[in-house]
Order: sequence, then C-alpha cells, then structure tokens
Amino acid sequence: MASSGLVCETDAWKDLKAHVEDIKKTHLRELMSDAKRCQSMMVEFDGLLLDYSRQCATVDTFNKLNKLAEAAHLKEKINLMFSGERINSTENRSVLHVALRAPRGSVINSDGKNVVPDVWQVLDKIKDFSDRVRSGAWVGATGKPLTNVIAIGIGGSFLGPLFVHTALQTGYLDAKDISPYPEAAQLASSRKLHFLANVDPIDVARNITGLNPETTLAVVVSKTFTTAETMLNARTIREWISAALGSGKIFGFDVVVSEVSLVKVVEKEKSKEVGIIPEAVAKHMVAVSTNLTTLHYFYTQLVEKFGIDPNNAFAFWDWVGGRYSVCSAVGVLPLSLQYGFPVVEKFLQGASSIDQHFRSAPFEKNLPVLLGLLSVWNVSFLGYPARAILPYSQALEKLAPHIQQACPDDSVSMESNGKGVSIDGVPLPYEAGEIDFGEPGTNGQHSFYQLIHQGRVIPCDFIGVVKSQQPVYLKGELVSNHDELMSNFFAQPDALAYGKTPEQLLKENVPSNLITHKTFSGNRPSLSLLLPSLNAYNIGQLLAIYEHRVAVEGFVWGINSFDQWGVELGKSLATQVRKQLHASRKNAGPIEGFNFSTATLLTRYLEASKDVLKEDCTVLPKL
Ligand SMILES: O=P(O)(O)OC[C@H]1O[C@H](O)[C@H](O)[C@@H](O)[C@@H]1O
Repeated sequence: MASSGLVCETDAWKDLKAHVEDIKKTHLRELMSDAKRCQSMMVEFDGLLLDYSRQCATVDTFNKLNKLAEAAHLKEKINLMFSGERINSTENRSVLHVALRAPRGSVINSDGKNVVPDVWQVLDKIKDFSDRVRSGAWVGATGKPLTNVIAIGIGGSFLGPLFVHTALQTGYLDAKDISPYPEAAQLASSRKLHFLANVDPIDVARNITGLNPETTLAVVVSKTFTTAETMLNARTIREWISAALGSGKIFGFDVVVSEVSLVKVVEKEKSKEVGIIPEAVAKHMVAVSTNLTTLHYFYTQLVEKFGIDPNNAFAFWDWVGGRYSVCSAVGVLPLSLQYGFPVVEKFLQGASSIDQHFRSAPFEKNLPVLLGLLSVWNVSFLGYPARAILPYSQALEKLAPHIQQACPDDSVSMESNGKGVSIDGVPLPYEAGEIDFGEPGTNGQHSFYQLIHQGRVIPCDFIGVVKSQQPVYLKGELVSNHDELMSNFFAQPDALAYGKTPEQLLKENVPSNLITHKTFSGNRPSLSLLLPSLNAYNIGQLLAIYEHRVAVEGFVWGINSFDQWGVELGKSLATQVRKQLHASRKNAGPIEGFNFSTATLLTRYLEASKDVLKEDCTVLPKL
C-alpha cells in the first residue's frame, strides 16, 4: 500500500512526540510499582509469555501507539501482505513468507493463484529426498551413505538455517519433537550439518577439514544462483569432490555473473568453459534456488550447467525475500537432511501459529504488533537507536546474528528497516530501523552489559526458556545449572529498570569517592519473553515473532521493509576491483580508475602477495 504522506505528519505521531516529556518525568521504578499497569502489560499466546511492563510507557502510551498504528494503516497493510498484494513495490513483488508455513490445504493467493499447493509440492519433494539420503537409499558415487551435509549460501541463504540448526542441535532429542519418529534422533546423531558462507578460503578449509567427499553432500543455496561468494564456494567444493571422485565425466560450463539486479536483469561478465564435470557431482551436489520453472528457465540452466541434475533442485519463489527464506527449501532442505522432515515440519507449524495470531489477534494482545510498536516508540520517540537481543539460552546464540547481521549484507531487521526514504521515495525526517546486536546470557553480562547498565540506554529483549534442553543438576548445589542461568534472566531486567541510588549506596556505607561510580541510574527499558521450552515448534514461533515485528515497524514507519537496494553499491564496486585484480595479476595491467587511497592499498596488496598463488592452476585448501 503506497503511503499517503509521511507518518510524522499525522496527529497521532505529534501526540506521541508531546507525550515523551510526560514519560521522561516518570522513572520506571514508579511505573513498576503500579501492579495493575504491569498486569495489563503481560500477554500470553500459545505457551509464550510476554512481559513488557519494563518499558518506559504507560497505558496511555499504548493508546497513543494504537492511534499511530491506525494512522499508519497497520491493519490494512498486514492484510495486504497476507493477501499477496505486491507490497514490495520497488521490486514489484508480493511478500508471502507466511505461505511457506501455511498448513496443507490452506489458501494464500499471489496474482490470483493459490501458492500453497506449490509450497507443499516442494516440501513433499524435500521429505522424499531427505528420507532417501538419511536412510541410505541415496548414496554417493562410491556407494557410501551421505552423512555430512555442507550448506553453501550467504546472507538469507545462510543465517536463518544456521540459527535454527544451532537452536535444534542440542534439543532434537526432545521426545515431543520427534514423536512419532524416534528414529530421527538416532539418525541425526550420526550426521553433521556444516555451513559454508564466507568466500574467505579459511571458511572452505574449516568446512572440509576432516570430511570425506565420498560421504558428503553439498547443498548450494542461492535464490539467484549467481551470488559471487556462494558460486565461488560452490565451484571450490565441486572441485574438491571432482578431485576425489572424478571418474565418469559430463560436459559443462560455468556462467560467471558480475551483477544481479533485484529486478532480475542479469549482466554476464563472462562465460567460461570448464570442460568436463565428473558425474559424481550430480550425486554429491544439489541446489536450492528460486523458481525453477519454465518461466525462470535461466535459473534452471544455471543449475544444470553447474553440473547439478535439475531434478535435484528445490524451488522457492520470488515472493520470498532472502532474509525471510528459512521456511522455504533454503532452510527446510538442509535441516531435514540433518533432523528429518517431521522435526522441521514442527518448526514450520510453530511459525504458522504466530502467523495466524499476527493476522487475527487484536493489537493489544498481538505479540508482533506490541513488539513492533514498542520498537517504534523506543527508536523514533525516546531516541534509543539500538536494541540488544539477549537470549538466556546458548542454543539461541545465532538468533541475534540472524536478526542483527553478522554477515556482510543480510539481516532480518537491519536489512529490512535500514532505510532512509519512505516507500514513496521521500527522504525520512525521522530515524527508522534499529541497530541490533546481542549475545546469549550470561556471556554478554561479562562483556557489554556494563555499557547497558551505566552507559548508553539500550532497550533489551530478554528471552528465557522454562524447560532447558539440558536439565543438568549437581547434587549438593543450591540450584540446577538452568536455574542458575535463569536467576540472571530474572535479575537483569530489574537491575536495568530500578538501578541503584546514591542514598542506597550511602546506607551500605559505600565510600563517598565511589558513590557516583557505583550509582545505577536505572530507568532502562527491557522486555521479557518466556518460552515454555526450546523445541522445533517454539523456535518457529520465535522466528515468526521477530519477522513480523520487523514488518510492523516498517509498516508504521512507512518504508519498504522488503527490498535491499543498499547492498548493491558495494557489490558493484567489488566487481570493478575483481576485474582489476585479474588484469594486474594476469598481465601486470596498471591500476586504473580508483582513487588515491584504494589505488595505494591495491598496489601494496598486489605487490606483497605476488608469490602466493599461481594463476591457471587449481589449488585446494591445505588441510
Ligand atoms: O540467495 P542469494 O541469491 O545467493 O542471495 C544471498 C543474499 O545476497 C544479498 O546480497 C541480499 O541482500 C540478501 O538478501 C540475500 O539473502
């Protein structure tokens, strides 16, 4: 829905601006003493409990935020998303990642066509393929079962699957997850899932160290099948497989692509013949890519020319944004190979439960809406530009990188909402998007929490789990290991909210020269989200909550949360550098077309690395 004017011009926005002064007068200590207020700021849904009473907000603030939601047409925008409208207007695409986890038989239309049957066709294909690989019916070129999987992808084709894998890794033994498929746990235990994302050759070396190509399956995951880093990594792994298992050849060639515009205009840099690709590649490599239909023949060709059998390519669609693709074959294929499809299906069901809730629950009970509105309040009104994501669960260690961005160019939140103009292209006179970062507790407490307690104000998301995946207890200890962890989960939000006053310190006989150092101002907002346990279903819920929260923020700010033009410039400059490096190494071509600084750095780099590699001879990682 095109916005009609900027949201900051609405009365609701102006009213909230004026309200900031009232809120700043009231310390969270006071707000927390109102039990009725606190009770009204707790919401439960499907086993989850959200407590947002430690936000610098009153009930009145929420009434005003609801008015802002109305002024921003939030409800209509949510409906447009679910009904398959092309709300990603700059790429002319629908935004339908909710269809990826819709129950079989439901109806979600894109361009008047129900996409759910297509989604399930791919899911069924993944189930069949992953069952065959896991059972040993599908074997490698030398007849051995494929027990190691390397998922090769970057950005959205990496971070989401890594997050889910890390979260499931210690938890897949949860009987509820695998029942009635107990064999899943047994089979997963002898399998390994690896992720190759960075084009840094160190990442390739780390991934293949200790691996036998005979028992390895590589999944090339790329929406466009042209991303420079992914394709070079894929070619490197193909070389590694070929070098070991290279008998029986088929002919093939690579298409090296320099630029992929997000409106699908592909400019070829060069096509180069690589001669013969061993048949083993088709046994040991499969692909996940967008829309491998006749409509997108180009992509099918790319897959085939790479040496992958198009029958072993798993499709998704252009209405799935890269950073929202973990519920497509991007995540479902590697995760099903590792854990079995039934486990991954539960993950999809958890996400779907939140989708239904997001679509239908009234705003005052709607978890993603509440969280999104709070973010808008914190960023645009209270002026807090960052957000810390603090799961008290080591299994959730990759949640913040997925939401935040550990990789160069993709994150659910920062790629979505890191925008400077409205959906209509008007420069924003207010800040949108937040800087996300985080670490699991209690590790973070021993690093950056100092700043959160006494330095900058950073609204925090505390995420706790009631039942640990690992119930460890030592006889004679005061509490179990998980209780020890959770003691911190419960304590930190109060420390941030209440702080510690000079008066309290004086009563404790703190020396006067230390009073200011030991004072905690408090009044630092946070929210607490309690999950019942950490199984595939709950992980799906958590993912969808964050995805929709980001959408809510973007809808209110009036931006397009579903494009990512900001990642393009760096990519095209890298193409220029790549060409220069090739020319200089191959023909000692002069460095041309760069500013003084870049030219100096390039010269130093080229000169100092002259002897490292020889052109035109394959060198695989030294293991
Ligand atoms: O899946 P691919 O086409 O390889 O793209 C991988 C990533 O590349 C980009 O630069 C985009 O900004 C990301 O959203 C995307 O996930």
